[in-house]
Amino acid sequence: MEHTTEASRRNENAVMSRPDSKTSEITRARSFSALELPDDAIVVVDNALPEAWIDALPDPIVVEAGESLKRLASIEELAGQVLERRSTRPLTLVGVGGGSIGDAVGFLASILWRGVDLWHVPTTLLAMVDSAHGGKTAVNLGAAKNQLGTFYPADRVVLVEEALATLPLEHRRDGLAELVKGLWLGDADALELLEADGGVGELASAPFDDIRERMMELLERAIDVKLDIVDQDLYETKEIRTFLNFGHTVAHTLELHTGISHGQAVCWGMLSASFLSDFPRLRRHVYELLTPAQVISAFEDRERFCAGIKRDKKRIEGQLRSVLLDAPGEPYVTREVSADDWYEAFREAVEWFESTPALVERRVERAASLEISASKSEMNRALVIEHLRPGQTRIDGYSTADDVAWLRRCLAELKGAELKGAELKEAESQEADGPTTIFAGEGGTTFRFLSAVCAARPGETVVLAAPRLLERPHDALFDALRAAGATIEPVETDEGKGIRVRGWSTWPERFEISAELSSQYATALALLSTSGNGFELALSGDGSIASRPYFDMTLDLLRTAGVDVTEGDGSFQFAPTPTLDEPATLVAETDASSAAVWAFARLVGVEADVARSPQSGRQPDARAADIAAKLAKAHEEGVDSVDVDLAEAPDLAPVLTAVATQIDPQVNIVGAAHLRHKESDRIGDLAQALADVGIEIEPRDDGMTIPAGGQTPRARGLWPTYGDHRLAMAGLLMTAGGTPLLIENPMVVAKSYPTFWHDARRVGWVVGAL
Ligand SMILES: O=C(O)C1=C[C@@H](OP(=O)(O)O)[C@@H](O)[C@H](O)C1
Repeated sequence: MEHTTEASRRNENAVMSRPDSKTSEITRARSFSALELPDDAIVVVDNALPEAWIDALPDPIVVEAGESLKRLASIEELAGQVLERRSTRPLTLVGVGGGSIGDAVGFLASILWRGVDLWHVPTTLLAMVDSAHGGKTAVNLGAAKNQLGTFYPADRVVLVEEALATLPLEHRRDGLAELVKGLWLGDADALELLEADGGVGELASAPFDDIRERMMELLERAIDVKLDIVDQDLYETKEIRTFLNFGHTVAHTLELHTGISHGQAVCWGMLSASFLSDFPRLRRHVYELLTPAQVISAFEDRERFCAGIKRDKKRIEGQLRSVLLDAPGEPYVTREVSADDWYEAFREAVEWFESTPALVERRVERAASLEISASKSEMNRALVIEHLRPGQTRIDGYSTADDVAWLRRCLAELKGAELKGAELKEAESQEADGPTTIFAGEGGTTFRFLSAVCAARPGETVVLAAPRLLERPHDALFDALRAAGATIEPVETDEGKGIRVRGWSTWPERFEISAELSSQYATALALLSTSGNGFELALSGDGSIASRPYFDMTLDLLRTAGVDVTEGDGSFQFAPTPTLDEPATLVAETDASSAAVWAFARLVGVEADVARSPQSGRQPDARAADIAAKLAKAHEEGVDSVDVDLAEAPDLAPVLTAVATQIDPQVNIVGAAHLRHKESDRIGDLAQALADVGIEIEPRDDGMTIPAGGQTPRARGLWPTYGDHRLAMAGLLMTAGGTPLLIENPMVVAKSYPTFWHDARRVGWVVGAL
């Protein structure tokens, strides 16, 4: 099926009135097999696309997309391949793929015989809405991006719906950022359609078939905006094409310094702009596309930020030109905004994003299969092991959780390197004698593992941490490290509070630790064995280990990393193989604690499956499915009261409690006194959160009793999260019955599950900024 848009109709007139510019014809095709190409087409396609799509194309040239394609040498090679297939006019070059394919194929089309016909078939939403239009082609010069290029608008751009239907949601969100930008720049009337039927969040999360028509219409309207702007100023000489840079001054800086995606960066740029021009409506749109990220919240380096802004490529004679809006559809270019103004606006945007309560309401019931990143517990152990056994391990797993990001960054800093985006970049050499200062963020494992790592390294390290983390108990671990020869003292610097650690001079042969309050103390010490030094770890106190399966997880990973572990009576002996012949693979499976939210949610009618659920049974929270089954059975059989012992899986308590308030049997959570020492007091604070929305439970020393019979929260009540990611997740489940709530500081979920709110939208929730 082909569909002709406004843009192409306008084109009929455009040819006469603007002979130097050309407006591409925009058509739609349902699928790649329905794509009708001209007889003289030579197709260049990205090899990473699904085989079925490539097979549907006539004798394509299959290339590897990306920056290497955008080298002159690659263009020359590509030209040779094209000429082998067809060496005479007419010839239509067709680029099928994302931005780099469009840039390279467009460039070649513009210079081959001084210009041949060109079609773009963009396969990402980002390319469909942005790079396929406007005629800019680009090739790199060495490492410098897009230094060579031409203006060469395509004759036709085909939007293949099938490509959108299978696009990963992360990429869909990226494209939506540019789409929202387009509508705000030039189509105020479209904003109502953008907000209809679940709004931006629904466009970002629903199965494509549910949103097909709205998405395609909005896409075409955003394309129209771009074509209109380009029509007026193809060569960017009139300060009109510059409008397209809306949100991009900040975006390019953030991409460079934090490694976040272009789409996310553009969202931050527009959000920042919304504070310079005060557009709450724009804020709400962008909110639904953003994923919280530690690299953004922690980006408080004004100097680096401003230096990036000052290098903006839209400067003229060194003057920064920024795009702002007078109203939706009314952009303007200004020289009045300084780099510092942008920094202030950016920080305001971050503050607003993190602290604005989310209005959370279950809108439709929809099944979904969710992709959850790797266990932060397994990842953090693996990262420490990799740090202590450099080059001898490989991590199989990926996590975007803040806790993991903090630890990765601290370890990189300890190695004398700094994280640049997702990649490690060599830093200037560290001061040889001054202490190294690192910031451990909010994670218990991060801080405790680092304390031990620092005690085992030479010299002094200052480990700063978030205030709530410092309030949690760490003394048992510090005492054990001190007894082994390290110095640990509290410290307060200009940058915050924490500890100063001076490492021991000789390796201890023995540690004594009381792990009654937290398994993490024992884990922190045990992990040190991967440095190649063996030792004994004796348990003091009553000899028990809180959340014991987490310690078993540690032992399992240590054995994989070549440490021989023997358990005696109340003690463990660690004997590491000095070096491994073959690198060990440390597997981090899907995070069971995140998956547990959805296992419990089934009890209140939410149908979410988790893709690749953990198989090893190493993560204690994998028990959630069994507990949920036990509760479902009790409900069916009319049992009055069920005991659930969470001694070994304390992290399940908040979400389990939220669900228990909505089902029949009375639920007694027992054996979990250590709940009080988590990110929040997960007994007292949880009971208070529930009371705040009108629900009663009985807190006890070692857990709580949730009375029988469902309770309904007060509509639009404010659910506090006490800085605890798992309380925020519990808040969502409180609304499963249909009553909306306001969740305070909702972005705390980033600690373990940054895409949590996106996933909630996928199963039918609306999550919006108040
Ligand atoms: O070692 C770990 O990865 C963890 C151990 C547990 O803590 P405690 O041992 O302090 O109970 C758990 O609650 C925490 O979320 C992660």
